[in-house]
Amino acid sequence: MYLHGSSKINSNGHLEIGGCDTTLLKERFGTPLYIVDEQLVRRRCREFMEAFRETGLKFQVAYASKAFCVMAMCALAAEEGMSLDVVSSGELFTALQAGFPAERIHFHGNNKTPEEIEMALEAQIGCFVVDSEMELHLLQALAFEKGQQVNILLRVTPGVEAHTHEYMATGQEDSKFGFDIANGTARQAVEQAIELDHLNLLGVHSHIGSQIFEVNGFQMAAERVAAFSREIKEQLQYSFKVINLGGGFGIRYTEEDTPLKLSTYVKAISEAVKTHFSGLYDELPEIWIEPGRSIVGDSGTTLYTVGSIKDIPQVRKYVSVDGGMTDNPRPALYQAKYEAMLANRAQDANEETVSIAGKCCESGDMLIWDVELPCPNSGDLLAVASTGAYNYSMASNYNRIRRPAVVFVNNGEAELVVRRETYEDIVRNDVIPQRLVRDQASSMAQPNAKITVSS
Ligand SMILES: Cc1ncc(COP(=O)(O)O)c(C=O)c1O
Ligand SMILES: N[C@@H](CCCC[NH3+])C(=O)O
Repeated sequence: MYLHGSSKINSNGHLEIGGCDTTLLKERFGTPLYIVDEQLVRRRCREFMEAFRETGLKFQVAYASKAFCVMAMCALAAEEGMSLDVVSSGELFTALQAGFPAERIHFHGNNKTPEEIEMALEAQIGCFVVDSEMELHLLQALAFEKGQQVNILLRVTPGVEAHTHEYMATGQEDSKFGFDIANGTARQAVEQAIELDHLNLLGVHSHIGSQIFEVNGFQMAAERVAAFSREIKEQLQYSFKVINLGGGFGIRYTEEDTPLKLSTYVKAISEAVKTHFSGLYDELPEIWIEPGRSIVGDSGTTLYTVGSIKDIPQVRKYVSVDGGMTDNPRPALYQAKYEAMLANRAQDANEETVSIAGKCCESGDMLIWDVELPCPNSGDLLAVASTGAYNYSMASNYNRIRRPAVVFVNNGEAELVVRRETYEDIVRNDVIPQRLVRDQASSMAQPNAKITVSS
């Protein structure tokens, strides 16, 4: 397994992250456990910020919180001077609870409800990224009611096909997101937005997809957005102040992945903006981006305990762990690939090929097919790398499995940032209609019955 950030093998032959021995993390917090290398997250934030400072452009780097949205992460992003992209009232609430400055929050989403918009208006967030004509009018009406002026960007699809999984491509015409440039709806949206007196149109937003390893998609998006901006300037005499080119910068999951340095993306984007916007306005527009995966992805490692092992001779050895698609749905959803190692005996050389199975009642709940590991035994600790993005944030309670805890590790210290769910959490929102309430003596039927289970 590739060792990201501060991960290393210590003198006991154990995987250590952020100066913390993972075998001790297991003793203290249990498994499955998400471990986040705090210094690596901070390094990624700074790589983006510093690369932009060197371009001389005005900029904002908004952390796309959908990748991993918990209060500690919002607080860290705020401390690093980032802005924040949220796509729901739940993410917005998390950010506000963490004290994230509202004026640096950008609200995305293709179907914001009136309640969500009202919540964001009350919080006086920095900007809405408007996705549809209906939203334009809803936002105008709600802003009018509250007597507010609201900054907006219009999300456009620039017609760029990103080279990535089809579920992660969003820049093409046939997309549920945004207004298409080529078919004229983006221009119509600009015309309407200019007329709506409670909306202050800052500019446009384009996000072409996720887990992208080339710069040319971003360059092409910048070129198309610049051509569109020119058309708007010439025909409607309106100048954009902000161009948001989204996120999508790829990271390393396995050796098949060839990530670029984050500064390479920033340089390519800013050069493209400088070239294509040259001479259009008195000054170049401010550039915003919204990376999610590239901020937190490779900082995360999930630690599991190996349970049952099933050897089907001449076929396959299934090694089951105490988590799976509930804490990491990506292999089932996108056929995503991961690397793993035994965290408690990282240096054992006697390897065999096994497949790592999750514990859900689904044949598709396989975390890794065919990985070389040092003959895993029940009780071993398995570490899976690059699970920082879209793992905790996409985790579920399928099969009523409790979501794992999350710890930040740094300089030998481990701090809990999300506690492990309890059985009480699992039934917290369940209600038994009175007619179904069983005899009080039958304690197992009562949601609040005390059941003692060692964790
Ligand atoms: C609008 C928008 N911005 C930003 C992101 C973050 O993407 P990534 O995590 O690939 O950087 C996404 C997710 O793909 C998105 O849909
Ligand atoms: N959730 C995704 C990709 C989509 C990102 C959000 N637009 C992943 O796990 O890779």
